[in-house]
Amino acid sequence: MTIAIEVKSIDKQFVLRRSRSIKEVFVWLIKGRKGELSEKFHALKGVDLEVQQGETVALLGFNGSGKSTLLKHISGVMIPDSGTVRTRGRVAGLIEVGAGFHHDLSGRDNVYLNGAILGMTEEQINERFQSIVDFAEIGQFIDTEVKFYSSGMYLRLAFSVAVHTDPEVFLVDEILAVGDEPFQKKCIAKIQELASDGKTLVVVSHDLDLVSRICDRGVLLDHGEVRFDGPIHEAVAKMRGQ
Ligand SMILES: Nc1ncnc2c1ncn2[C@@H]1O[C@H](COP(=O)(O)OP(=O)(O)OP(=O)(O)O)[C@@H](O)[C@H]1O
Repeated sequence: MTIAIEVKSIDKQFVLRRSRSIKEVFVWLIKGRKGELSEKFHALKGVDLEVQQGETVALLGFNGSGKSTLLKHISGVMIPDSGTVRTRGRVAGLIEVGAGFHHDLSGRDNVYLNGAILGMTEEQINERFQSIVDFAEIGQFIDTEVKFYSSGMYLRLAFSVAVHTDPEVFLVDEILAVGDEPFQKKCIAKIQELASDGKTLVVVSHDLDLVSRICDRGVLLDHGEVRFDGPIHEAVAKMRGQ
């Protein structure tokens, strides 16, 4: 078995910005800068995760448990304070709607921009361009600046570009929720196709029925820690408090 994703005891703290009064800063200074002036929030605490090539994994947990933060570390858009993250093969992610898209460019230009960011050559994008537009069902809007797109249209184009990069590791955050039902079904079918082709999949979702259908394994996060890691039906049962 080949390891596709290896996360080793990662920690992540965020600085919670809170404006301080001049008096508070003054007291802090004359007390010799003791203690932290800004509060910190520990979003991930010693998280370990090993995903084998071809596994389909759901990251589950209540709001604020650290799922998206962990996915961002796997995709490489966030760097841990300590610990390591390693991935093998091409990683494509749908982490935030519109991330990697430039608002003032047309859909067409963004396909080239986003495709290049995800590691495709210009030639590969030329070859796959029509297929990308067809899958997204963007039609005549492909030459419209994306700032005029609805969030569903953003998602369609971003999803289409991402799957056309032929990723070995595919990361999807909750964003499928903004697509309409027919498009969601199409995305889910595509995700299932990637999974049956042996691609590695990590999905963040609150839709427990959906993840039960597309994932084999569930990792349950709670306050930034892994509480459970095992078969999806057991993870889903724990989420449902059964
Ligand atoms: N850039 C940031 N700065 C400060 N705090 C952050 C930042 N990103 C995330 N957090 C905090 O880290 C915690 C975990 O956030 P994260 O988005 O990973 O949770 P989640 O499990 O995906 O939640 P949800 O189910 O609501 O999407 C939250 O309390 C959030 O407020």
